[in-house]
Amino acid sequence: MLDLNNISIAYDNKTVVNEVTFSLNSGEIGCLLGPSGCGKTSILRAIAGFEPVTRGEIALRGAQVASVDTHIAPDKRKVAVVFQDFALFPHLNVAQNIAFGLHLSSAKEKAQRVDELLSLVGLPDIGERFTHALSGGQQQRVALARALAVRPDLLLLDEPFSSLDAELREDLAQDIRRILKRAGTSALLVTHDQHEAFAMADKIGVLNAGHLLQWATAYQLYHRPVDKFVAGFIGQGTLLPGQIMVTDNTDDIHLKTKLGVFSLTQEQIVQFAGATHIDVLVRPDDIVHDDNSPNVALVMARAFKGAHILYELALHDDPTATVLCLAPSHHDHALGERIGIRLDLKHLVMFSA
Ligand SMILES: Nc1ncnc2c1ncn2[C@@H]1O[C@H](COP(=O)(O)OP(=O)(O)OP(=O)(O)O)[C@@H](O)[C@H]1O
Repeated sequence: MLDLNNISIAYDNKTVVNEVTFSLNSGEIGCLLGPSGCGKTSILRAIAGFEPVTRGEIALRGAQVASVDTHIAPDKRKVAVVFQDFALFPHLNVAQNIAFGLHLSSAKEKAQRVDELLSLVGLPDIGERFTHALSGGQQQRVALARALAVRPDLLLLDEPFSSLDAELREDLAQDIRRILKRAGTSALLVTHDQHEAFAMADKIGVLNAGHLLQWATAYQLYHRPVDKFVAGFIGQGTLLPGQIMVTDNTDDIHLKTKLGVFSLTQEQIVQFAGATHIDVLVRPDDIVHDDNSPNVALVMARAFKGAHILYELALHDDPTATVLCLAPSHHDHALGERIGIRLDLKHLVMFSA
């Protein structure tokens, strides 16, 4: 549905998006995630046709729409955009807002399509109402219905939940995902909020300073981050220092950490050849609190999360070797206590120190 091949974008000769490549299949929902100013919106605008590319090409349904020499006009791309502030027309009612871009011949056909879209977004009875009388979540659904009215090949959503309450955002993101999947619409979302990205997207691209670092599923980003930036940006965790130990048998290479000694796969040995110091990514769910475990760690900090408590624990009382542990909230321990832990590491994620 969408292919970006090595695209760069610049303002006043300053490159802000650098050789970005990714693809979205038909019916898939993608997300560009990254800190403020990393270039997410610029990429979305280039796909919509509002911004030229200075390198590479963009193709929709296999047809090139943008390159250094090509620029297909936005209205010829079959792409619809839902904006941050919804951009609904205040002088039109909901039905008129949704029907605005529809070029159907009869009024009856238009009314039918509007009804179809209102039930798709779960608001079947509000066609006559004016948009100022709707909640933020309802306005967002109307904006979505209006964007879907023209049956776009691709829907672009620019920070669509940022003006809504935090509690509403994740629920609405999940609802909108269901609506898009029911309609079979391919979509690309831009956000700096990973929870929105997780709730909505099949594939997520993490960007930093104009570079796309990884394009993958949420699971892969969390469990197999390609670098320390992605590891730190997605989810929580700590980097535990480790030291490579080589025995006389050079195939027998181990990593020594305060959590214990790990043997490395052949692939890891090749990847970290020559390194002596390595950081191991430890997620809170890799550390299980177990009162019966002989291994104890010192509670350095704690944050009550309702169902869970997130503990920061020092291993062997060393404050430079800490891990996080998400324990059920009945296990209520104070700062300075030593609590039992068990390691439940499914795979070793390591970075050069
Ligand atoms: N029209 C413009 N002219 C000049 N520089 C721009 C323009 N639009 C964006 N920039 C710059 O390009 C960089 C990327 O901006 P962009 O809006 O794409 O980032 P973003 O990741 O969407 O940020 P945010 O989350 O804050 O919206 C920023 O440094 C920004 O200041």
